[in-house]
Amino acid sequence: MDRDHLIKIRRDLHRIPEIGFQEFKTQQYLLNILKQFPEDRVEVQTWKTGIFALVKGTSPKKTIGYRADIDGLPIVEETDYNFQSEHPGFMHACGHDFHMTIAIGLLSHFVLNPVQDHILFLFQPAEEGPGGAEPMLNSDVAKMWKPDLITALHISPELPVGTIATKPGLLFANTSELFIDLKGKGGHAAYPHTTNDMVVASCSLVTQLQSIVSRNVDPLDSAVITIGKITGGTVQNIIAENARLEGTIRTLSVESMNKVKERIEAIVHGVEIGYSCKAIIDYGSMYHQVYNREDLTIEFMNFISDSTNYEVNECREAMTGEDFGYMVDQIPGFMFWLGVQSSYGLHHAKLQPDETAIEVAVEAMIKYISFKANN
Ligand SMILES: CC(=O)N[C@@H](CCC[C@H](N)C(=O)O)C(=O)O
Repeated sequence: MDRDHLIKIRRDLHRIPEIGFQEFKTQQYLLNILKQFPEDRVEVQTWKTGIFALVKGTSPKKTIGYRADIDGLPIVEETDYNFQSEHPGFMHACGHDFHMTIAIGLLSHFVLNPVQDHILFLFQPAEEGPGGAEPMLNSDVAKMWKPDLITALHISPELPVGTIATKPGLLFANTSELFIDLKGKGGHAAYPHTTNDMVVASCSLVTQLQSIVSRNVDPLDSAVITIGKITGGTVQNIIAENARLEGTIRTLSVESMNKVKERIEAIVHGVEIGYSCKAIIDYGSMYHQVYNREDLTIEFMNFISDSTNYEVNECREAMTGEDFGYMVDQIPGFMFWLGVQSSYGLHHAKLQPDETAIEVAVEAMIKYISFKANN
């Protein structure tokens, strides 16, 4: 597929962002493309709103997996694109439109240019939540076509186009979502002494949660607690009976995750006592850290560095989460960052990745996958 065709695909996909397990139009769009390839070259199976596409090898000894996540985010787009999201309140603000397009570029190449081994493309739903990687991997199709090696990329707005960055070992953090519901006693704004105000309790709780990273986590370790959303109350002159905090926890180890959760529970319990309220904690979905297989990552970095003109950097680990962590926990593999240079970062309403990065990824991964699939 040529550059213009891929850019059209990216823009089409950008227009139809859908959140986890709601990617119906996205799935249909991808299936329509896959239908155009000869059935004897690519076998397609759907899984929930995701897709497995197996490109047949000529004399397969193994299967190489390539995963692209397909969901968007609940963000109101603020780019100046003339191909903005047509789904109000939703946006591809994490680059999954790029990830899918690059996978299609690779798939179309290997359909037309067969290699020895099979290549399995996994178009995976719900990376942003509640997590599609683990159940997709446990599906019957994944068991039947289980890859021997798996790889995936993520766009990086901080890096210039033409740059690839990764590292052996830990790349992305352990994550856990965090939802805390507080219930007190509402009432008239002028009679606070007869109520237990959940706006005040939730503000205090947010502030206290900040002390966990600064006071309970080893300064040489790293952790993040972000509360991204607070809701509570009804109108300005009623004291709020309910409040809800929604956030996420990131740590570099499972032990730190457990410790952070213990401290959250203790602090929430303290708020219950201090503000005479009831609290319910729900950890939502949790993602396994992304731990890159050392030998494969080093081989990949050397290979790309030697066989392309692109810059290959060793980066630091990041506190981002990725359910691809489950895949590399079970299958040897790695993930890497692809430079797409944007003034606004991931999860920002103005994210505008540079589309020339699509060709960079397609070219580099055609070379790498051909090398692995012919050896
Ligand atoms: C690459 C990326 O941005 N991934 C997301 C994964 C979110 C997992 C989950 N919903 C959570 O918030 O913990 C990220 O926010 O890092």
